Amino acid sequence: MSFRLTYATMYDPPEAMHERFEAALARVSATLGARHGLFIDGRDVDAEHSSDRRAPFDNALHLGHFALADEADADRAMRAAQAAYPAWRATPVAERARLMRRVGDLLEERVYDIAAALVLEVGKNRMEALGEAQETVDFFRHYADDFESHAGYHHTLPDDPIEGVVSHNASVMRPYGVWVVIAPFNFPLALAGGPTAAALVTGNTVVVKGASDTPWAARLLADCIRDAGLPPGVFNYLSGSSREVGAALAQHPLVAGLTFTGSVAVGRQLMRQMAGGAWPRPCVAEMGGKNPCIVTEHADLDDAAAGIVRSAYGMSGQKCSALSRLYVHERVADALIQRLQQRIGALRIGDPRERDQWMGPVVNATAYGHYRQYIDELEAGGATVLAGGRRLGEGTGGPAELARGFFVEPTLAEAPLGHPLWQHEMFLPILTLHRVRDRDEAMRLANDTSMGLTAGFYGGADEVAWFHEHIEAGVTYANRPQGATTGAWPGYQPFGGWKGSGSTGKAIASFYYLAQYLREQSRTVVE
Ligand SMILES: NC(=O)c1ccc[n+]([C@@H]2O[C@H](COP(=O)([O-])OP(=O)(O)OC[C@H]3O[C@@H](n4cnc5c(N)ncnc54)[C@H](O)[C@@H]3O)[C@@H](O)[C@H]2O)c1
Ligand SMILES: N[C@@H](CCC=O)C(=O)O
Repeated sequence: MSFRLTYATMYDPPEAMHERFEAALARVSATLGARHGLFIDGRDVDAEHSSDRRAPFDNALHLGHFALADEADADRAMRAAQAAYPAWRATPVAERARLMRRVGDLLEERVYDIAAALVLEVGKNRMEALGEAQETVDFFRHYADDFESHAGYHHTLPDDPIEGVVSHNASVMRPYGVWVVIAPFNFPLALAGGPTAAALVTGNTVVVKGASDTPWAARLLADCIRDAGLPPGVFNYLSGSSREVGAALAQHPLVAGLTFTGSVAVGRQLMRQMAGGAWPRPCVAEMGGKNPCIVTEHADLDDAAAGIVRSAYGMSGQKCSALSRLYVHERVADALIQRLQQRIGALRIGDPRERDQWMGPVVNATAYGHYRQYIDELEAGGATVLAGGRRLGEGTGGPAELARGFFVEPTLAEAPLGHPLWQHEMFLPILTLHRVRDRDEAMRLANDTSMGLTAGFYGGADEVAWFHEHIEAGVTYANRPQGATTGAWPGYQPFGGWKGSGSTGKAIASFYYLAQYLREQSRTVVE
């Protein structure tokens, strides 16, 4: 089988990927410092103010000036999208799907350069970055194929059983109008691109707001959409402050639907806003995780250790799917801890531009501050730190140049069950562990959370059905060394949360996803 990049295959890429990435990194680095504008009504436009962004791994590395949209820009983008909506919804499905595939092709042509920008902006390693760029390509293709395969969700129904009258019936799914997409910092391309592709192919027009910390990624998406030749106004891109631009979009009178990916607190606030107003509007909210993994006494501990380390510390723990709670049978706990400590000790932490660095920095000074605070809270609350626990480059460990970035150590801590951090999404490379007496105790604890995004399991083959039956999570993995709780890919693992992790119960890239961007119209016509 030829190599196909997904988050499950990214650990062993062909050499050529590295060579192409290195070349792209040199190209993109040569452009640093440029000005990046907004994209409204088919035009690149500047804003009065801009923010100066720096790399999270080196505060001396200036990435560029990124436009800061204001409320007036948000209003212009919403109006442009509204004006473009009638013609876009009337565009034949095949043409919309063709344009989505064209965007996918352009993203794929630029996949290495985009990945280089993601490394520089987010601080993720190159394989994670290439993965995110390729995942975005796949979202555009997947949703184009999916919508066409459903024939636009148009169903002819039986005529009414009335004698002497011919009454034709149909169910038709129709778009809502202007769809706002608000993306998080950690997958700023894929989680702007996926919902955009879904909203556009189904006939909505779109206004995207990139995350405040990572505006570059969605701007690169905007470039591909612009170059694919979508009509003006169909897609608009804004960068700017959450409070000003995000809130202005969500409260705008023209917003017909919204997809938010981000924290639970903001997601729930937006859900309330979308439910208010003159009528309730749909809000697809993909929110946080507090993802558990259960290891029973029958587990393969080497597979478990590999998957746990990848999921707890990959991208510095800054994935909604990251593993943060580990429940391990007391009989195998010491053996597993020893394997985890070995693997954690071998992880390379540093400048993510370098091929061998596996873990880059955390995203900003706030996250860096939270890391110290959480480690202090864990220790004060009676936890034992079994690995990590330090910020690097401040005289406490690691090379001095790491002090120019937000580098921290991957941390494993055995924590008392009552500790509040068992319930709080830290979004950092901190994993807490608890020894359990049996698998039922593990399951009870795993489900003792208001969230339900992903969950992992390592145990006997005959225990897997039990795990699936009882675990309260939307995305599950059993006995998977490639990742205990992370690594879903469009077309392979639908991705969506239960409980507080998601508002709809329908997963990204699932059979049911696109229908959320459509409203049903029942049509009865009497001849
Ligand atoms: N379930 C998923 O698929 C998924 C995927 C990725 C990230 N996440 C979650 O995202 C969070 C991390 O991302 P983050 O720190 O960027 O989240 P965040 O909630 O701080 O911000 C997400 C986006 O919302 C915007 N925003 C913030 N306040 C707003 C407001 N009042 N009105 C409108 N927009 C507002 C931000 O600018 C950003 O673009 C974590 O909780 C993580 O679990 C979930
Ligand atoms: N799709 C990614 C997570 C995205 C959220 O941050 C995964 O499955 O690991």
